[in-house]
Amino acid sequence: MSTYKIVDDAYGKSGVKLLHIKRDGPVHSIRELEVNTQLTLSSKKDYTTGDNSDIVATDSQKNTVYLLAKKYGVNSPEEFAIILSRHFLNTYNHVLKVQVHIELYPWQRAEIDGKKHNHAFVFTPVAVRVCTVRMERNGVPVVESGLKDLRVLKTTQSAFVNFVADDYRSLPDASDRVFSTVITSRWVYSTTNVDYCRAWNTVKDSILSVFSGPADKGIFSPSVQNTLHLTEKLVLDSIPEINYIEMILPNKHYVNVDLSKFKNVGFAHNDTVLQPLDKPSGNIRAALTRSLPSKL
Ligand SMILES: O=c1[nH]c(=O)c2[nH]c(=O)[nH]c2[nH]1
Repeated sequence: MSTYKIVDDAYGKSGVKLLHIKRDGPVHSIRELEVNTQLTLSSKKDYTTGDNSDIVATDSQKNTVYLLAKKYGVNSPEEFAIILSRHFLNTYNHVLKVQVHIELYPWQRAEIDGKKHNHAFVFTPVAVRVCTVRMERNGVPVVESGLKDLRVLKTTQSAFVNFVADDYRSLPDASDRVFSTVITSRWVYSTTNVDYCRAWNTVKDSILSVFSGPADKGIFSPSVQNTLHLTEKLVLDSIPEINYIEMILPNKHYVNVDLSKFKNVGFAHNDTVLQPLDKPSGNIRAALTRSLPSKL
């Protein structure tokens, strides 16, 4: 008779939406979150025999998110995810592993006549902040932070030349092209002694500064690959608590519309009217980690 083994399992609630309001007198601060909890239990009898007696219902996990937000507030999403992870492991002896993933909605305090508003906010989706905390019984929380949907474009200081020339190549060398991408990144900390909000802003600012360069002259990019690598290097240089960073940069192509047939109206040369291509896009990904110190 064949025997089988469950090799991977987790269950929980996804999409637990929550707005937390911190009320400091007239000054209010908000965090709107979408939380995803996942528990792995020590026994598999729920799956194998239909015995539910160990199941912490996903509905109870949802209630836990609301109750702990009420009890502890929501400072950074990372800290809230750590609170939730510790709670599930401390409360239920038969929980082996917890994973909490949080997405933070990009609300920013409104500014009226140059003054920060006490209680009004504007949805400012420059990028979506995310984090995932993984924790095992008797382990320490492993905190991963990230961002997604950071869409950028520059109109010059990007080139792509000298790539493989063979029977399959049709793309000419481009010494000056549009560079646009929608950035996803995630990074892992080696400690929990971190100012997560400050670190997140430093990573976002590093991404923007390596992509853009100085305001007047910009910075030259020979390829998406090189820009990605220089960004990851700057992040590891700037934030010692991060030991791993991955970035995914789709290359969102914009091509000059061919107006050469319209020479008689003087449009032979065209680098001002471009067609954004929805699909396909390039897709460039790499992760950078600190090399282990040499044993020599
Ligand atoms: O920066 C780029 N990297 C590539 O790998 C690539 N491939 C491509 O067609 N265009 C580009 N641009």
